[in-house]
Amino acid sequence: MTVEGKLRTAIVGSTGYGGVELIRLLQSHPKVEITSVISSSSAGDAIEEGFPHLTGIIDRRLDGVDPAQMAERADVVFTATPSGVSAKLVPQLLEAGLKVVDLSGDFRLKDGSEYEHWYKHPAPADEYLEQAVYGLCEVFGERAAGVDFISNPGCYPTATLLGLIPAIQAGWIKHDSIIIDAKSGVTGAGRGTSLMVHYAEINENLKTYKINKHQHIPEIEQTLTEIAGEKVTVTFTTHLVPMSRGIMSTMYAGMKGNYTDQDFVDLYREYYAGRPYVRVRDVGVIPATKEVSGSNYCDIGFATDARTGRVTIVSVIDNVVKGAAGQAIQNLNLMMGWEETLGLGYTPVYP
Ligand SMILES: NC(=O)C1=CN([C@@H]2O[C@H](COP(=O)(O)OP(=O)(O)OC[C@H]3O[C@@H](n4cnc5c(N)ncnc54)[C@H](OP(=O)(O)O)[C@@H]3O)[C@@H](O)[C@H]2O)C=CC1
Ligand SMILES: CC(=O)N[C@@H](CCC(=O)OP(=O)(O)O)C(=O)O
Repeated sequence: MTVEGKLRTAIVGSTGYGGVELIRLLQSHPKVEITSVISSSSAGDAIEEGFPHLTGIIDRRLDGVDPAQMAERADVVFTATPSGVSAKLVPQLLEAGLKVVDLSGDFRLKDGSEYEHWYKHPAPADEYLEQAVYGLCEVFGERAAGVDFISNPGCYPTATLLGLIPAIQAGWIKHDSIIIDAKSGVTGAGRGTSLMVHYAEINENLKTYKINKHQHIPEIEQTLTEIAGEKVTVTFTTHLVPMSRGIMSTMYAGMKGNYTDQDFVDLYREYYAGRPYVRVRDVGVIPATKEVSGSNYCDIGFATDARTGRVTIVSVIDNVVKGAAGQAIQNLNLMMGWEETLGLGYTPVYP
């Protein structure tokens, strides 16, 4: 802790979309001071050289990736690093006595062989997979209190799980009937260029990708299986949409009874009572991505269909905030026993 009593915080991957968003949000966190912004490729540069929007907001040069130095300069580290990188770096940070919130997918799956199947990298050692607390705040928030290591959920799983868990827990939907149709803005793919998100490829275009092969499938199934108490599998199709931020997860499931829109609204409002970042819409009101953009909210709406016996659940988040940096800060707040909302009081940017 610094003399001002603030938690000293380092960000690895601070030149990526998740890291830059952590900088933006942490600037107004009353109990955190950013003491190191870290880059593996641009150490020594002033952060505002690459990110002029931060001019006059954070006056720091980028540090290199050095766990011993991080342990001297910080109490907690956010690792906003690609999968495979976190797997190697996080154990070194934990061994150096640091608290860690990891934004990658490397520690979310409890079964290392599942990780290797979906991510195509060697899994971290089992002891770290066991230590990692899966930080889906509104569902497992109490598990975060006092721990040293949080694995922040994926962007698609955050929107999808928050949209499905209350209905699964209540036993209202058929476990073998779940279809998830998910769409993301291009920042979900990170800042590194690729042909897939090239302007001419995505502008005025709509693409599916990784059908039945997406690395978030086992993450979604792992948590739904835990909640249901039996194996749940899902059909999950991802789409890339020509917008910068936002995820919409549209979920279809067969209902086990004649539930109405009002029943769903009441069930979800009861489940999320006291959780400030899930907003359950009124009957007949379906949320859009713009309504959460730039904020930590997840908004959920419902349309039941008595004719087919199915419910459509729509869940939206900002992938960079609730799907990454915002939820990571929410997890830090829960780890530290602070008010869940510290540093996250952003009204969505509209229009
Ligand atoms: N974007 C999103 O919406 C979401 C992203 N995530 C996950 O969060 C993590 C970060 O994502 P995002 O910010 O989008 O990705 P980016 O590709 O935008 O940024 C990743 C950053 O990691 C740094 N990096 C690369 N290699 C290394 C290394 N060997 N050691 C240290 N740092 C390295 C790079 O910075 P430099 O070269 O300067 O070191 C780069 O800027 C990923 O695991 C991603 O899957 C999770 C949820 C949502
Ligand atoms: C639009 C887009 O490409 N999104 C990425 C999200 C990746 C991500 O967040 O990866 P982890 O959660 O596994 O770390 C994807 O679908 O792979």
